[in-house]
Amino acid sequence: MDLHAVLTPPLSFPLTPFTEDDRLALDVLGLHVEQQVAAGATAVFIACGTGEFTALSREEYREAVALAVKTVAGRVPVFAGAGGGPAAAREFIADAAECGADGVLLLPPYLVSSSPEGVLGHIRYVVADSPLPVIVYQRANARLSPATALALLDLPQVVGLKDGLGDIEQMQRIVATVRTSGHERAGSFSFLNGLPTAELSARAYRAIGVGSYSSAVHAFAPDLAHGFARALDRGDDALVDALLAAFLLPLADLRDRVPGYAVSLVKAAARREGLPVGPVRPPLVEAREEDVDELVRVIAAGRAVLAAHTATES
Ligand SMILES: O=C([O-])C(=O)C[C@H](O)[C@@H](O)C(=O)[O-]
Repeated sequence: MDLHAVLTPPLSFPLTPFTEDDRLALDVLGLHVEQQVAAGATAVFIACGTGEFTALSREEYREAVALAVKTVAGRVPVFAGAGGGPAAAREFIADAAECGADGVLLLPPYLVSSSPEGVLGHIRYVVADSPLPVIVYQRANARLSPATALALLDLPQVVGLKDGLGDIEQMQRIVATVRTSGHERAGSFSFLNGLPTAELSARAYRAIGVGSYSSAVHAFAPDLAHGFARALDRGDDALVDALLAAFLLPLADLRDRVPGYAVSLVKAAARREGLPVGPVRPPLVEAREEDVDELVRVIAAGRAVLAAHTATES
């Protein structure tokens, strides 16, 4: 798989819909994934952070991945989240492969901290028998150094690194170390911006050679996610700035308001957009109605910016 060709932003990270009586809402998940692809997602990352990976049982995980694969039907690659401790992560990768996923996003291990060398050891252990290409998610306790990031290139299963730390200076070091290493995979290894509301840092990451990014916005307002991505791509700074001011910065402030809102607000936004994705599972808390109302106003402001831009163009 040529990841450079397929990982064009914004990448879709679907939500996992639940019913009010706490079952996986597979019909809604199928509809959601279909809408994501129809809206132009270039890759679908199922059961990752936005998809409440940590809240899923093994069986639910398998059902969600299999359904995403069936729904996408080869139109774009499907990556499945995998995580937990090293042994559990291996099992999730095996499940993802059995369910037909094209690749895996390796989430950080839980309840443990380690050095970059320890994190590299974890990755090495987890991917040892992986039949699927793996993108490593550097975030929270999973921090790499330039040297350990470079060592990932010796693991043929590892095809990319997604950054959720936001230390742009360190990321610049990592990208430069890999790209100038002379390693045979130096040019083909992928880097992704995986910060929360990655659109905020998309320009800065692009400047250090990390052009692709995940988009939680794509899960509830793909029109805004694509409008922003197009503006960024054609260097329309005025529109990028206007969307940042009206929509993305207020959205990021709202997502920061309560721990867990990074997911529960996105889910609430999808519900307000008409998709019955149901509640979040604990330990996430439901977004307060007044915060969701504010989010709805912010989404409308973003759409007004896009509409005004389209009107001046035509
Ligand atoms: O694991 C995940 O769901 C992600 O990292 C993707 C999200 O879109 C993330 O970028 C965010 O929450 O904005």
